[in-house]
Formats: sequence, C-alpha cells, structure tokens
Amino acid sequence: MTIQIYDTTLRDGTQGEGISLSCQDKIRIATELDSKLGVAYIEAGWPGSNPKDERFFQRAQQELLPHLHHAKLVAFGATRHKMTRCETDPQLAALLRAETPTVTIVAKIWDFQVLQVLGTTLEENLSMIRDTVNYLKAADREVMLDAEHFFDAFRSNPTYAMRCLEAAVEAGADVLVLCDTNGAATPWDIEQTAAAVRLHFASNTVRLGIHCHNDMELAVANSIAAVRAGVTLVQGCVNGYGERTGNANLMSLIPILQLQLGYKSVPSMEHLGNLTSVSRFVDEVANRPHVPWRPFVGESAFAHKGGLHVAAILKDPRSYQFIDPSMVGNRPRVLVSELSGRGNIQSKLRSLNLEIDDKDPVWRARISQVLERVKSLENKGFTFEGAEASLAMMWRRASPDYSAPFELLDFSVYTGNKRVLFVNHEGCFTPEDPDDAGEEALTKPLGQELFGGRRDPAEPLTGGPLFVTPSGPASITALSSSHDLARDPSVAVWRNETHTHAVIKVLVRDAAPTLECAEGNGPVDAVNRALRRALLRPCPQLEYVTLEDYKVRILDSESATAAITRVLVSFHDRKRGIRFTTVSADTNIIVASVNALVDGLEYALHLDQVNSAQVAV
Ligand SMILES: CC(=O)SCCNC(=O)CCNC(=O)[C@H](O)C(C)(C)COP(=O)(O)OP(=O)(O)OC[C@H]1O[C@@H](n2cnc3c(N)ncnc32)[C@H](O)[C@@H]1OP(=O)(O)O
Ligand SMILES: CC(C)C(=O)C(=O)O
Repeated sequence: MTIQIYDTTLRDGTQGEGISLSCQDKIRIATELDSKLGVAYIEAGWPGSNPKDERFFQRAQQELLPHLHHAKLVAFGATRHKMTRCETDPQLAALLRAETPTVTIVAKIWDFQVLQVLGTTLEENLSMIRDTVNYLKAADREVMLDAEHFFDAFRSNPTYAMRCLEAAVEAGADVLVLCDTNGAATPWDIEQTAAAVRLHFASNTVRLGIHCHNDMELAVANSIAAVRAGVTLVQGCVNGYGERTGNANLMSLIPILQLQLGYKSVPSMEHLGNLTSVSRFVDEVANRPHVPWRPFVGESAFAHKGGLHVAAILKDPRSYQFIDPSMVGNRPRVLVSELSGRGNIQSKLRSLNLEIDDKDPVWRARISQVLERVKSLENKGFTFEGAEASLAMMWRRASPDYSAPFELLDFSVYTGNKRVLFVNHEGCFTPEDPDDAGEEALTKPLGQELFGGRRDPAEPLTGGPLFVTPSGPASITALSSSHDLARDPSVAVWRNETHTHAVIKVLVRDAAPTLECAEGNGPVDAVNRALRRALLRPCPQLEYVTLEDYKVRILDSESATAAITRVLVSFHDRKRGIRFTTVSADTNIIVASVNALVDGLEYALHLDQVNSAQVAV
C-alpha cells in the first residue's frame, strides 16, 4: 500500500527559526525532493504571503513544473477572510495565480479558536470552509483542507469539528489533513481520533492526511499512529524543520514506513538510497549544521563505539544495526576510545588501510598494546574518536620496522611584546621614550628599522615601525621638538606588538640534526613554519598539506592555568583530497599543539606508503 509523502519543507519548514530560503534555494530543493526522493507533493509556499513566494510560483511555471517527474506542486493559503466573498479575497486570487495543480487551505476547526482568534461565529467559519473549497474546485484544483488544531478541536467539541470536515467534503475537498498543530496529542489520541474520522467518511472517496508537530517529540510516532488508523497521506519536513520544535521528520518517516512497516513511501529503493544525501543537501542549502545523531541520516546514526558492539558487528552487522545503512545511503563507522575492545582497533586500522593480521600472535599483541595505550592516553585527556591519524601513527610507531621520516628533537618558542610607535606620515619612531627619537634615529644607518628590521629607504613610510628615512635627522628633530609623539594620535600612536619565533632542532632521515627557525603569528604557527622549512626539501609533498582547523579544550577548568589542554588539529592534503585529524593533550598548550602537529605531518608522509585513495578518515 502506498503512503503519499507530502513535503512542506518549503512552507512549514521555513516557519522554523533561523531558516530562510531564497527563491533559487526553493527551486533547488524542490528539484532534489522530486528527482532524488520522488515525494508525491511539494508544498512550496504561500503565494499570498510575500513577494518572494509569489515570484517563486511564477518562476516555477517554467523552471520547475515541466521537469517534475513524481511530485505535484502545491500552493498553500487559508480559507477566505470572514464576512467577505472568495471572488474579492486577494489571498485566494494569489493562490489561483500560482497555477499549481493542487492547493491546500488551512481552516479553523477548534470552536474556541473560531470565536477568539478568528473573531467570528461558528456558522460563518463553516461558510468560509465551504465557499473556499467550492471556489477552488470550480477553478479545477485538487483541494486539500488542513484542519488546524484538529485533535484539540475534536476533544473540545467533536460535533463541530466533524461539521467543519463535512463542510469541506460536501464542497468537494479531495483530502482532509488532520493537524496536531500544537503538538499536544499522544499516539493513542491520534490513532483513536483518526480512526473515528475514517469511519465517519467510510462511504466517501475523500482521502485522509496527517500533519504533526514535534512539541512533545512525538511527531513521527503520531504520524505513524495515524497511518495505522487508515490515513494515506503524511505531511512533514526534511530534517524535521518547522515552526517551534518542527514538524514530523520525513527523514525518519520515509524509511520507517518503507522498511519497517511495509508501506511504499518512495517510488523505489534507489530513491530511498538518496535519503542521506537529500538530508545533507537541504541542510547545506538552508545553511543549517548537520545534526550527527539524527536517525537514519546522521553521521552517528550507524557509529559504533562500545567494544562489545563492535566485536559483535564484526561477526554480523545485524547484531547492532536494525537496517543496512546503505539502504538509506548512510554508512557504518567504528569509533576508537577508552570504551573500545580489540575489535574497534582492528576495524579502525583496517579502514585506514593499515595491514592487520589478527591471527598472528605478534600482531595480536601489537593490537593489545595499542588498545592499552589508547585507554591510558584517554585517561590523560586525549580523545581518539575524531583523531584517526594519531591512532594510525600510534600503530605505525609500534611496528619494529618503522622508521620515522623525521624527528623533532627539540624546540623552543619565544613570544614577546614590543612597544612600537607608528607615525602616519614620513617621520621616525623611538623605542620607548618619544624624547629619545632624534638620538636613536641618528645612530642608525638609513633604511634600518629602529628595532632591528630592514626596509627599503625609498619605500614611502605610511605607518608601521619607524625607519630612518632619507629626510633623516632633520625631520626627526622637527617632529620630536614640535609634537608630543606619544600623545598626538594624528601624528603617531604607540602600539603593543606581539612577535613570535620558534627554533627547532630536527633530524630528517639519515642527515645530521639541523637547526631551523621561523617567525609566525603564534607559537604553533612558528613551529609549523620552522618544521616545514626543515622538511620541504626532503619531503616536497608536504607543500600540499595545510592546517585547516585547530580546536583547543581545557579539560579540568578547576585547575585554571594548570589544567590539561586537549588539542585537535585538522589537516587537508590537497593533492590526495583527504582531511585528517590528530590529537594530543598536555598541561602545556604548546607542547600539546606541537605533538599534534608532528603526528599530522608524519601521518601525511606515512600516507605515501599506503594506498591513500582507500584511506577513510
Ligand atoms: C498553523 C499554520 O502554520 S498556518 C500557516 C501560518 N503561516 C504564516 O502565517 C506565514 C504567512 N503569513 C503571512 O504572511 C501573514 O500572516 C498573512 C499575509 C497571511 C496575513 O497577514 P495580515 O493580513 O497582516 O494578518 P495577520 O497575520 O496579522 O492576522 C491573521 C488574520 O488572518 C485571519 N485568519 C487566521 N486564520 C485564518 C483562516 N484559517 N482563514 C481565514 N482567516 C484566517 C485572522 O483572523 C486574522 O484576521 P483579522 O486580523 O481580521 O482577525
Ligand atoms: C496549516 C497546518 C498544516 C499547520 O501548519 C499546522 O496545523 O501546524
């Protein structure tokens, strides 16, 4: 049996906080929903609401409608305004101008809302429903009635709630959508009430739909309960976007219906296999962060961490996976941490394309050794979950035949602060006291920075550290005698400048240890530059390896400055097109950073020895 999927990401989804889609975004998402997922309906906006939605439906005539293979495009609106006629209602005019095959109108059903919010009589509301459905049917549209607050309405006044639905059916509505607008119903309420409605209209061809909100985190369960009661159309949004806490998440509903309950929710298994990519595509277009723990489509949905779990899935994935992740386009992952067993290490190293022979006692001992080290380092603040490159290096270094491509024997970092006087026209600076400017400058040769740097004397001086200039002592004397340089910002300002340099001693392969130094905009940058100076000639491939992210976390905040700092460094190997992360932890943030940096560079060099095309990091 088919359950029609009605996607309202582009309408109710955009009522979610922080979600705003351009006209082009909507066209891209609608195209994806149709071609990749094959949903039955795409509700794309409220043309009477704003110029963007009106323009979208105009553009859709050429850019979308002719290319839709599975979905019908839907324009959304409301019943006519109270005490008016449909023919003069600008909202309804806009709905028809949208020229979609299907229109959906929201109607008030809850007696209290009709009286308090709409501010009209119960009879006038029935006329509004009847007139509007009639009007849209006369214009040859498929008409769906969104029965707002239906479950609260049915609890409050079941007779009136049913009369609203009857008015719509009498006027020719094709689908009645029962809405749990406030998200206050439980699956039991929903199933019972939907079953009562189904029974009431048993002799009619009208179809029933469901629209649930997630205020009690029950939107998916409630939608399924409605399906159990005979509803054949389910509304929802990609990734559960929507007003307040969102709508029923189609990324869960579609596979539950298809894989667990035996309904047909998408046209083919190939469409189901696009679920994960559609979810991520929509997050990307909507500029929302990916939520890893989303069922079915999240990065963590099939991530296995506990040692017992991993040992079991290595024997048979069904032991801790309720479906095959590839059915929804996702993949299983194994995480390494202090909760690991030998299976985690083995499986992760294999995914990193490292050779493992788990039958050989020597290799088995090495796996145990790495496992113990992981546990001991996690106890000291490391986390290996996201830092596969550090794990790989631990494994490589544990091998008796491993020889490191380089070794950082020693490093020192100096960070200082100097006071510099900046002028905004040709002039000169003094290190400490403006009154000394003339004397200091006079003792320096032309072109030399007063604090030791060099500069072309012909270059105009427009700010920056002071240099002895061709106009030389005369102007210096003039400036220093006529201005209080330190206090007159129109001429000069004092600034504190931080400067950092690193000196390293490094052993590269069989060569003798060398000293290298570099300046950087911070200690880690300076060590990184010095290391690259030493390594680039013997290992030119490092030119393509760049630092991409640097995350620092203080682990024991109560110890203040003596706390352990965990550092995660992410690298991008542009030549291989892969990214990888390393980890370290220490009470000294620079030591932790340098260790993570060394792991990363060494890992990049190690990739030469394995088939990096298969390295999944
Ligand atoms: C449950 C849902 O999610 S329904 C969809 C909600 N989505 C949105 O509201 C987004 C788009 N909305 C909008 O752009 C605007 O609210 C508009 C254009 C629809 C209306 O804007 P305005 O004319 O300024 O009215 P405003 O939003 O302040 O008030 C709503 C009006 O609609 C009336 N109304 C509310 N529901 C209905 C209905 N189902 N049928 C007819 N009229 C209705 C209200 O009574 C009120 O009219 P009143 O002020 O004469 O009493
Ligand atoms: C208009 C309807 C479908 C709605 O968004 C709701 O009731 O929450």
